[in-house]
Amino acid sequence: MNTPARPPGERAPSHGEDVAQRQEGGSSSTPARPPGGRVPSHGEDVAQRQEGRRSAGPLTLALSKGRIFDETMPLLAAAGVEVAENPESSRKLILPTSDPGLRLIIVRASDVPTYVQYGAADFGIAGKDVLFEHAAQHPGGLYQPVDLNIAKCRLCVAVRQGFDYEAAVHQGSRLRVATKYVQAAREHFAAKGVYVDLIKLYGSMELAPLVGLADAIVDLVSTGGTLKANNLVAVEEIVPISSRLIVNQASLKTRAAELQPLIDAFARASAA
Ligand SMILES: Nc1ncnc2c1ncn2[C@@H]1O[C@H](COP(=O)(O)OP(=O)(O)OP(=O)(O)O)[C@@H](O)[C@H]1O
Ligand SMILES: O=P(O)(O)OC[C@H]1O[C@H](OP(=O)(O)OP(=O)(O)O)[C@H](O)[C@@H]1O
Repeated sequence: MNTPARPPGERAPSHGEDVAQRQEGGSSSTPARPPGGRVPSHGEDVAQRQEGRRSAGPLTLALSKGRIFDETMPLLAAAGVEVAENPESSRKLILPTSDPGLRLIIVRASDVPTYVQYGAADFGIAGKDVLFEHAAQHPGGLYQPVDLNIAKCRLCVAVRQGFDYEAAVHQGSRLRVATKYVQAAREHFAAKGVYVDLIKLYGSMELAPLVGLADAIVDLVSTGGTLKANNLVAVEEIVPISSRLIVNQASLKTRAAELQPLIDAFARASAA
């Protein structure tokens, strides 16, 4: 695989991203320590949240069902929070937790940043892939304090086995690229100086090169099993992907006493 000159994650940060990066404190895995410097126990986390709770109702955490829900449950458990229902079996979209100060809402993965940005959820968990695309439409407005290191995969360019991608790029051919990740793809090919026609799809990207819709796809790859099953090969890695905790800016100010212990607990659990 070639190393891209500048993956989308490395473009100059906008003001909003700058704020988000400052919130990250330069390290995605180091939780903010309490004033005494000692890491609080799980019991203390819950007590701190209860102390900080105001009359605004429970905090709302937006999650998508499937891998993000599944991989978030151990992080919540480490923070002393249990969720009795699973959205795979329940049709409920609002789920209580064992902490009366915290509830979950279940939304599409690509809708999580929207719920958080508009304040319908105080915080949420979304893949970096989703956050790139969201930021293009709605710059600023979201803090990203913690890389949770869950739902890890890679955003890649892939082609049909036998398609000479290097030659096509070298010859300056105009490539047709099918993807759900239009913003990331646009930035990647622009940085390489490759002309592309982007075709927006919402899923099953792997089909596009097989039926002549596209020369290449930009999609997520984890085990590589889906590419292999469809006679495709990854030819470039654009950027590694994991999921981030995202927080509504107003909630962080107005409900800091409740939110910060949870943010810290997520950071500790994801670093463990
Ligand atoms: N194969 C994979 N392995 C690991 N992580 C993945 C994989 N595919 C996707 N992800 C990560 O998990 C997140 C959620 O993926 P999921 O498949 O649940 O939603 P989606 O179908 O991509 O989103 P939507 O429902 O909005 O179309 C993605 O945004 C990505 O960050
Ligand atoms: O390298 P692999 O381990 O095979 O994973 C890659 C697949 O995972 C994602 O799809 P997902 O399973 O989320 O299905 P979806 O796109 O229909 O949501 C992605 O879009 C790939 O198709």
